[in-house]
Amino acid sequence: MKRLILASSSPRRKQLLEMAGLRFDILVSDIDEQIQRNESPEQIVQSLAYQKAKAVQKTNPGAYVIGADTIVVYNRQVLGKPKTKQEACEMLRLLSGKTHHVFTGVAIIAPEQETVFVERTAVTFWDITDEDIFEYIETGEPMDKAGAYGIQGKGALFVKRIEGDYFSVVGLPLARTVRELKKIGWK
Ligand SMILES: Cc1cn([C@H]2C[C@H](O)[C@@H](COP(=O)(O)OP(=O)(O)OP(=O)(O)O)O2)c(=O)[nH]c1=O
Repeated sequence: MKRLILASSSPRRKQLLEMAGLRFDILVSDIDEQIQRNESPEQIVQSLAYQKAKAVQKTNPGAYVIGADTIVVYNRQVLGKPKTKQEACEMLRLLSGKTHHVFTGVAIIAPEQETVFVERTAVTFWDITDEDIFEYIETGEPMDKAGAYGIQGKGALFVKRIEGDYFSVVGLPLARTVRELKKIGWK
């Protein structure tokens, strides 16, 4: 069994890998998330996923290290995690009644190989009222989540339709991640 490290502080990513029955450690190294201007959503999430994995792999060169990053994009606007309730409210108003895309980039760095990929999932919201939004924000759920909602929580009530990998919206495209791990020799 080769050592597997999840380079993420996200409790959702941890839960998903546990659900798949994988054995792994969690190690997080604080990176200063660098985004270049003019990068596409695909480039942003892949680059941040790679930076997170690389920072941990440097001090654990024998391990397989997974890094990931998730953003929400609507109408070319990139929505990360809201910093304030006000920002969460603005994000949810923007997403109401519309289709947005969730991009999750994943980087896997192994001793002699590395792979980076991205998944895009389209999510359509029902029309949501300001009252729904205020109530939701009071639950505290939006604050640590890209796009200010959690599809796996009460945010599920906003979702009319999804096309693509559900788990990628939660933070990690699970099946593809495990398939790519196996492809580069992890077992
Ligand atoms: C859209 C959406 C996002 N999210 C979460 C997934 C990610 O944890 C978070 C986006 O932030 P990220 O920067 O991708 O990850 P993180 O800061 O939580 O963890 P780390 O950088 O240490 O890996 O939003 C949900 O949980 N549900 C959702 O429906």
